Amino acid sequence: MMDRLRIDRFRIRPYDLPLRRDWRSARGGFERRRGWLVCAATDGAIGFGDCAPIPAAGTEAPESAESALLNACARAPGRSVGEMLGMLDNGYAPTPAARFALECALLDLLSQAEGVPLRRLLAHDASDTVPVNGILGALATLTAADLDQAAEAGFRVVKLKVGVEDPPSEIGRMLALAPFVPADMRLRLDANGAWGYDEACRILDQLAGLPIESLEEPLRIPDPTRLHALQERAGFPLARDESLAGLTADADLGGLGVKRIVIKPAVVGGLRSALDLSRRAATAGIEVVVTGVVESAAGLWPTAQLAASTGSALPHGLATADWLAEDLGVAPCLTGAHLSLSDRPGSGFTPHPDPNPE
Ligand SMILES: O=C(O)CCC(=O)c1ccccc1C(=O)O
Ligand SMILES: [Mg+2]
Repeated sequence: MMDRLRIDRFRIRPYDLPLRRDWRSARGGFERRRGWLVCAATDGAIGFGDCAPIPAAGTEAPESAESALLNACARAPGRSVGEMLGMLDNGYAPTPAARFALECALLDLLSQAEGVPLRRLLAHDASDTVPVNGILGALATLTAADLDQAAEAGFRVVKLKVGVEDPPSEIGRMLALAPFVPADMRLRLDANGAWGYDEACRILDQLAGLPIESLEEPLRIPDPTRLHALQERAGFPLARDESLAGLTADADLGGLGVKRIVIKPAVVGGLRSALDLSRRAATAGIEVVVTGVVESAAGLWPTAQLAASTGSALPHGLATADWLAEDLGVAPCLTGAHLSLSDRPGSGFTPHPDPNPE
């Protein structure tokens, strides 16, 4: 099928979507998300992908992504899906967000042609629902009412950005909020590399006993020996996320120093690389969480399909659609703390009509 399916045209459409409220993290924030909707057309079908680079999370810069996309568009006409997928394996490693978007468009087409949801192309035993965490933003803006609302909505794990204010202020806020965390809820913290090692040790000691589910990227310098020491000290998994950027396919995952990895397909260069990494992690006894980069529905759909194919039952970081005030299409349906994926062939994404057709 891969070699019979010919691409007539590949094109990209820039987008610029406002957020409902500013995103804040220790690596900076944003108030809009800009990227490109990637469209690959065959005779009779269209496949979609989303390229929304975010260098702070480990992707290339937007300019590099755009030239990689344009380059692929120029080479696509007349080539088969198989040839294009092969092309992405050569020379696209420095532009993982572009590679992810191009691959999504191709795999969307391929799964439509096979008549299966994209997740089944990735793994025969993929699940139909994806558990997700709530995403509440920076600790500094969090209230007890937000926690109640998240619990009401069905979330059992909610993610908070920490490392945005100085540690004493954040420790104070955490201790003050702790009594208001609903009994069956746990907090997933993400420091985005904010802390020095000694600082991180003090923070973990002071937060001991709080209902913390995990902590992403505690250290400014993600030295595996120090991460391992910190992991021994923590009563919950530490996770590496943006510090995995550039990880090679033969890297020893047991040597990362942490019990969990966060896999962003736009950082690791696509769905197949992400799935491969998740399988290697599982073999090494390392937990896997898949997350997006606050992208459009065109990126959330295939990323949710990927999460469903990994077999990881941990909540994934894919409940971000609500952060966008506008979107390119309808996002995967959130029911309680699960995304429900349709049985429709392909990624599941269909775009709203183009507001500015050529
Ligand atoms: O994990 C989630 O729930 C949402 C994804 C997220 O937090 C994120 C989104 C964009 C860039 C970086 C990150 C991150 O995990 O650090
Ligand atoms: Mg993170």
